[in-house]
Amino acid sequence: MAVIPNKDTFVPLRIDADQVCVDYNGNLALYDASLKLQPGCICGLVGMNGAGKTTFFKALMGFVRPSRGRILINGCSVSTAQKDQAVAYVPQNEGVDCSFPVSVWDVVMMGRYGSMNFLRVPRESDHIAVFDALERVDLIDFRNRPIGALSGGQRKRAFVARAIAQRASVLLLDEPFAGVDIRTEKLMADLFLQLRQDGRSILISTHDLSHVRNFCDVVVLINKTVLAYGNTSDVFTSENLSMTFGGMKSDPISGPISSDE
Ligand SMILES: Nc1ncnc2c1ncn2[C@@H]1O[C@H](COP(=O)(O)OP(=O)(O)OP(=O)(O)O)[C@@H](O)[C@H]1O
Repeated sequence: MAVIPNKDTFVPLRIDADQVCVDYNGNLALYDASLKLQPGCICGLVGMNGAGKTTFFKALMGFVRPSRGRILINGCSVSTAQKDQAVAYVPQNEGVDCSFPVSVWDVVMMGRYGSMNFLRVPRESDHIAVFDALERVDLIDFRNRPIGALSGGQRKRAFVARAIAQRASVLLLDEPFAGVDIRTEKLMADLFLQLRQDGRSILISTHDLSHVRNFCDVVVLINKTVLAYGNTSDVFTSENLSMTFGGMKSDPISGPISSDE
């Protein structure tokens, strides 16, 4: 029986990644990485450049196939979750041609495509979802502008709006705070807290430790594998952070130093 919601049904989801390994043509990017993401939770994914954060997101989205390990979303496979649009991914840098004359409204409407038929004629519910998402990121006045005419920070907000319009239960946000001004940072932080209150789960990769301390319920420290995972206050120790960012005291491939589950 399907346990993944579809269309506008919203059901809190749980993610279980168990000992996931990903390699790119023999180069190991992720090794034995495990995490559990509960509904209504904000989880920070923290690690230095090349630690495997984006690779983890791609595995959760089914863009790369783990060579070992298992990912379940409410007990279903990643491909089932994708079919039902249950998980939305906002990449670090959107691969869109911003000179292409597409409006902000149309970009956010793309989040609705999965629930439309092949003619892609938006219904009233699609218009409402797009309007609501644009209001939540404070871009409603920019809806008719070409996406290329937005600043980098505004564009990031537009892509977050697209994920919200998709009505996904889980949002995977790759460096959402990188390169945004303080106003956008505050707006996004407030928005993520609201989305958590709605029962959505949010996984955020970031280098900025202050964001993690401020609003992540749990944190995953990663360097090719999960070095530490658990409540932010328990995991954010200077020893764990120096192992994640400083000189490694152990081979990351040898396994996690702690895990609460
Ligand atoms: N398509 C690819 N082909 C080969 N190697 C890759 C590919 N994508 C990533 N890698 C390698 O996998 C490792 C993890 O990369 P990944 O992009 O997941 O790191 P990251 O933690 O997201 O880094 P950053 O913080 O710089 O975005 C890196 O060593 C990277 O060079």
